[in-house]
Amino acid sequence: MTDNQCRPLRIGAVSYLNAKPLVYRLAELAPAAELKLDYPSRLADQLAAGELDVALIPSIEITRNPSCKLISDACIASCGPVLSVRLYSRVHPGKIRTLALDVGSRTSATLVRIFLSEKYGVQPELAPLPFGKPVEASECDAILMIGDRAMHVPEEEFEVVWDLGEEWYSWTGLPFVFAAWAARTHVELGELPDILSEARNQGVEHLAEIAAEEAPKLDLSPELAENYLRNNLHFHLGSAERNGLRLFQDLATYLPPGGIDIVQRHYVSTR
Ligand SMILES: C=C(O[C@@H]1C=C(C(=O)O)C=C[C@H]1O)C(=O)O
Repeated sequence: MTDNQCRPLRIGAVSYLNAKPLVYRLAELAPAAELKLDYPSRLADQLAAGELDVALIPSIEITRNPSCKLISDACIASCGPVLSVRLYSRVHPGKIRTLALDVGSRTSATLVRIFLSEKYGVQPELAPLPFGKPVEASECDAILMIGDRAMHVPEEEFEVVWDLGEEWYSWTGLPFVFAAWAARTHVELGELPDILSEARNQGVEHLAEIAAEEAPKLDLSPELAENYLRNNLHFHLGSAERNGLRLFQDLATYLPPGGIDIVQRHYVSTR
């Protein structure tokens, strides 16, 4: 018995610019499915709760959730600077005592904690950075921001700014996978894995069009948006990406449990 025998597949995708190449024409390629867009952390919670059948979720959530499995070779990855995942710190990283984490994130929220713990022996007190708030709204020593809002450079001058894709690549020499398609284990997927690859292939062939359409909505130049999609990101989960993902997931197991998960799950679900 599958979870979805008598109804359309419910698919959730990240609402940010970085996911547009993965959903370009997906509605046409999977006309029977219902497609909704949301923040990554919310998608992970909705998939775990059975409110979605398939979702583009933060990569860390794939191992964390035993009822989910990776189903596609389409992903959001970088091999060097990613541009849209940044840590802004008002102090030297070794002196970070309080850290605000973008409530849309799970993967980058974990990655920044790995860097601080592994490289600086620092395990800061965690706080949420709510949706829609700028970095200046937080009084924490450091702030992690992801997605569309992280593509705008804040006015405040910071002691240190990290691009997390760049930090990961210079530390490990591996690509970093931010998000990937996952499904609940008992969902009947049919042709969907192939359709997700095809949607990605079509999206990657139309990056200039996607950038031209999306950039004005985000107050970005089409050139910056296209360069981001074309050169900062890539969308194929190959063996190097799998190695990067495995290393990241292994490192995450050494972090102290709890903390932000409790704060964030409550925060994300109630707003
Ligand atoms: C590159 C990005 O990847 C995103 C980062 C995620 C995370 O940190 O949990 C989840 C989904 C991705 O869309 C970004 O949003 O800037």
